[in-house]
Amino acid sequence: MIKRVKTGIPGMDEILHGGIPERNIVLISGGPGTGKTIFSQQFIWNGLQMGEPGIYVALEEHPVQVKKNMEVFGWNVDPFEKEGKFAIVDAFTGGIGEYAEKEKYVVRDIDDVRELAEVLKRAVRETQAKRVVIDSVTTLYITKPAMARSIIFQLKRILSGLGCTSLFVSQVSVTEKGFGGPGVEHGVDGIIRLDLDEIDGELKRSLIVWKMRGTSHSMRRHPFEITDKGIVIYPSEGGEGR
Ligand SMILES: Nc1ncnc2c1ncn2[C@@H]1O[C@H](COP(=O)(O)OP(=O)(O)OP(=O)(O)O)[C@@H](O)[C@H]1O
Repeated sequence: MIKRVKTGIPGMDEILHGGIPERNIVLISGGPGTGKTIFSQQFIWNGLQMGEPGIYVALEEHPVQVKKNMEVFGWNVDPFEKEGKFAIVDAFTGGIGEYAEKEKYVVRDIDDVRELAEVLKRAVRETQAKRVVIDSVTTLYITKPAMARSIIFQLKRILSGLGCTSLFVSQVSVTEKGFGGPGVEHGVDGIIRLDLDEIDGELKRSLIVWKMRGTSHSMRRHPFEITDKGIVIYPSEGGEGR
């Protein structure tokens, strides 16, 4: 039987008919402010609560800021970091600054996928990570879209090979219907699309599982909210099970 990794995000595992099939690479795709980062951080945090070590690759924000943002939801990763069960791979500072000097996992040049791959492998092995988030993969190929597919495949080979289940954050513009380009969309094992829509002058959040290899899943759009404890999805309001 296929092993599944529980996201632990209220409503999400029901939508996925049990969780994400182990070793899948899942694109978390959406426009600005749709909740991709919070979703991914919640996935890592819930893993830590279940005894599964995790790695967060920060390409968009300073690692200090990442931890501060997580604390807003009550997700204090410091004890896990000290125990060696959680690590941030810093692909943001470029190794510059006082903070970066003390860090264990730093990627100096994000245009060098081999460097990222080596740091990532070391981090996964040392923490024995079962869950990995890359926030965002878009940053790795935004200036060289022709390389997107090959970058995704290199990362997929490594992470799946090491037994990790991973979320790759993919940024799309507000009007874009796609999920991050054909090379990326076909290369990954799953796509969860997060949306924000203005309805009667109010922004409403929803998500839909567009694909998920290895499992059946809800085919409906489901409303969700971001609360002070993170994301809460309402599986039945999308109509499933009725
Ligand atoms: N404590 C909170 N309570 C409720 N909602 C919040 C809270 N903190 C942030 N948000 C909402 O979450 C949004 C940011 O979510 P997140 O950073 O996950 O988006 P994102 O999809 O990663 O965006 P981007 O691609 O622009 O980085 C904010 O715009 C805000 O609407």
